[in-house]
Amino acid sequence: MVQLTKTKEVPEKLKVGVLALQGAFIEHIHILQRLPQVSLAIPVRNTDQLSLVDALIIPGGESTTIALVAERSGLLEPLREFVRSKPTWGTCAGMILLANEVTQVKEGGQKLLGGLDITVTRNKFGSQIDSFEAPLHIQHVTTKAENDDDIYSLFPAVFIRAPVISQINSPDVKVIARLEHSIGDTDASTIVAVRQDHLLATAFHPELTKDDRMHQYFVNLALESLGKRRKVA
Ligand SMILES: NC(=O)CC[C@H](N)C(=O)O
Repeated sequence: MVQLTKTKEVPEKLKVGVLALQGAFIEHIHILQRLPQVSLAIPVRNTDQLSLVDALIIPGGESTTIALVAERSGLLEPLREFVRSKPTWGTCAGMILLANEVTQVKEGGQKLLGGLDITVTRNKFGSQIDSFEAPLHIQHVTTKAENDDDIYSLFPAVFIRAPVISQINSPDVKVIARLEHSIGDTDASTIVAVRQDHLLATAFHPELTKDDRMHQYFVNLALESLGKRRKVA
């Protein structure tokens, strides 16, 4: 868990937006509404809504579609600007959009927001029917299980047409989760969650479980990074 220093500069409450152009956004909003530090949780579809929020979640869905709709609605540049300095968490397709480099892109290329110094491989585990749930140890979120039978404190991560992080391209990127076991031809210890400064990315869908620990982690990270920014401002 990120430790917050209680100073005047650290905002107590957070306004969080969830990009709602396509994909699994409503589930994120429902979890955020349960967290005491979140004063506002809204879908973001335009620049007015984006300007209301302190932090943003880019949900799972289809990254090519999300990028296309963002471009058509004039949101691509405002989103790029937002993720440069404000806390943003990309889940699955959202993680793809936050990467600086993506492999297995569709013909004709794919627009990205960028920000994370990682290379992401899309659709690493196959199609929708190859979806699976895997218990994960996530740094700062779960505590390492005492023994193999004790999986209750691990995070139930749901992977749907999921990408993986195939390369870390900067020492500023911190790995926070890896697969505990191999899945098909994907090795155990493949990287599935990272943090770089104010940016967070997970290959899986934490909004599709009843476990709100990942959302709580993001809220803490966002409050901490906004607090730091206000202190230097
Ligand atoms: N569940 C998801 O978000 C899937 C991501 C999708 N495979 C993509 O490339 O955008």
